[in-house]
Amino acid sequence: MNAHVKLANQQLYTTKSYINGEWVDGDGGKTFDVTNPANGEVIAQVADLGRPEVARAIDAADAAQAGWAAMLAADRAKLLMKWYDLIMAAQEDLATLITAEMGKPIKEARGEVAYGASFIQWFAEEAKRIYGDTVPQHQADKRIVVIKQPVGVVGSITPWNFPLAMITRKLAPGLAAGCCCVARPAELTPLTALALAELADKAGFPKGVLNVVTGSDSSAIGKELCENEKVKKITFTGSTRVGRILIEQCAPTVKKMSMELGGNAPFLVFDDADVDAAVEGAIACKFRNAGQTCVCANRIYVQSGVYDEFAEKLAKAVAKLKVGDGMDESTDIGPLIHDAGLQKVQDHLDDATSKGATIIQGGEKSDKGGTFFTPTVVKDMTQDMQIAQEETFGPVAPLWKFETEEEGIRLANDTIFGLASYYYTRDIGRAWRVGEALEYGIVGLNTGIISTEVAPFGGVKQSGLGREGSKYGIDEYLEMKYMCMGGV
Ligand SMILES: NC(=O)c1ccc[n+]([C@@H]2O[C@H](COP(=O)([O-])OP(=O)(O)OC[C@H]3O[C@@H](n4cnc5c(N)ncnc54)[C@H](O)[C@@H]3O)[C@@H](O)[C@H]2O)c1
Ligand SMILES: O=C[C@H](O)CS(=O)(=O)O
Repeated sequence: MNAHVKLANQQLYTTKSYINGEWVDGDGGKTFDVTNPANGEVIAQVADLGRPEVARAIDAADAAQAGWAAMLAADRAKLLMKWYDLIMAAQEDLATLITAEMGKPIKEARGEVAYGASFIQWFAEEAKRIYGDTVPQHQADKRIVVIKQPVGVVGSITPWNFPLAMITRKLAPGLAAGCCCVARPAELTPLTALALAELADKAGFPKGVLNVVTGSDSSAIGKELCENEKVKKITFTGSTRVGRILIEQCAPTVKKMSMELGGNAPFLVFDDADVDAAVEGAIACKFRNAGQTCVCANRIYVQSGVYDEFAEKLAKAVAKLKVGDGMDESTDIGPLIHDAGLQKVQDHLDDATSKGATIIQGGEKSDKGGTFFTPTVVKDMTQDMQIAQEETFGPVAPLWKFETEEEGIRLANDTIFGLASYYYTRDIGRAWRVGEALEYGIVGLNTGIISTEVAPFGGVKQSGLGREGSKYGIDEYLEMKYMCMGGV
């Protein structure tokens, strides 16, 4: 019974897992609590599944796999578009669920619903364009064709910071390619995923094609997905630490993998940049989701000629950001997801100031208490500080000063991560030189927002494997096969 989240359609509030077209509890009837990070209120008690139940979900997906793969692409596309339409019609309710369990401002949550749904629309179209090849034969009596087929059952594990979009960014291409899926959302944010399952059920997906399993023991569920031979691919979004674990666990069955892992994005501002535009871009890039995104600027490097101007203007803009409950339309900065996230922000700031950095805006826990933290600007940073090497995942903008283009590039690349990067310049030669030199999968030039379904999202170095979205994203869920015909 939902007494905690105000929804127009109460059917979207569900606390059971979705397996083989049925809503199920965990075998022992156990549940785990889901809390609202804005006030610590328990808003749901969700089915707590273990390995046996997840194995049954995998069996259901495996049983449905042949039928789903054999369905005409156009028919899969119709189901995906029906799901898309239902999601967009439920945008307000889904945004409310996102804010209730994750804390982000409702205006951002609405955007996440549209962003997440855009992957479903995109891959509904891509489903009908899975083309193969004919290859010029190597011998007179041979003919060669290349076909693409779905990899098979997919296991999906996703983080809490985008409870809807990170799931649809995986399920949309997988389903479009003809793969049945078992999705396990973060234990902190399962409600949105279950609402997606409710809408998929209403869209008419056949039983077993899409399954959502919830549970508090992420390690046990992950092991079942990684070790079960019926699962042919693991797609993961989350930290590099957990990504490494999953890669190891997939090795014995040589599973295909997609890994969207941690980031540590540099944000470079050159002397020739439009400083006002750079400040606007830094605000959008750094403080989205209270800094809790994998592509947030984590290190801001400003060339010496505009350093003081940029620092002053950024501090003034940050001072205007409003901290508050995400359900308040005027809120810009919601709570951090949990106490550990809050502590990491404080630890990074304490480390930086202990090594000579200066806080010029914010820098303390909000007077709203809980996990609210004031948006912060800190300057005079150095590379020996923790923030230089770790994601802060919070509303802190750290400023470094640099002198030359080469130094800026070297500092920007000085990390094991390689997901997103940003730079501001109005010099066309510098734009090409820096863009080509940055060791990242995504580069934003004169913009702080790079997220779209039409481009191949993903990282290099230890930020991941593979790409999501774009015309390339569906390839992650396909196997390539060539047929060589003799005796022609
Ligand atoms: N590259 C991207 O697209 C992207 C997107 C969002 C978040 N992230 C990254 O995710 C991190 C923050 O999210 P998070 O705190 O949820 O990350 P996390 O890695 O702690 O958790 C991610 C998911 O994995 C599960 N998990 C944790 N340990 C596991 C295990 N041993 N086996 C199986 N599953 C396990 C969690 O329950 C969660 O569902 C940051 O590093 C951020 O950069 C990356
Ligand atoms: O947190 C990581 C997400 O991938 C952010 S984005 O909205 O997709 O850029």
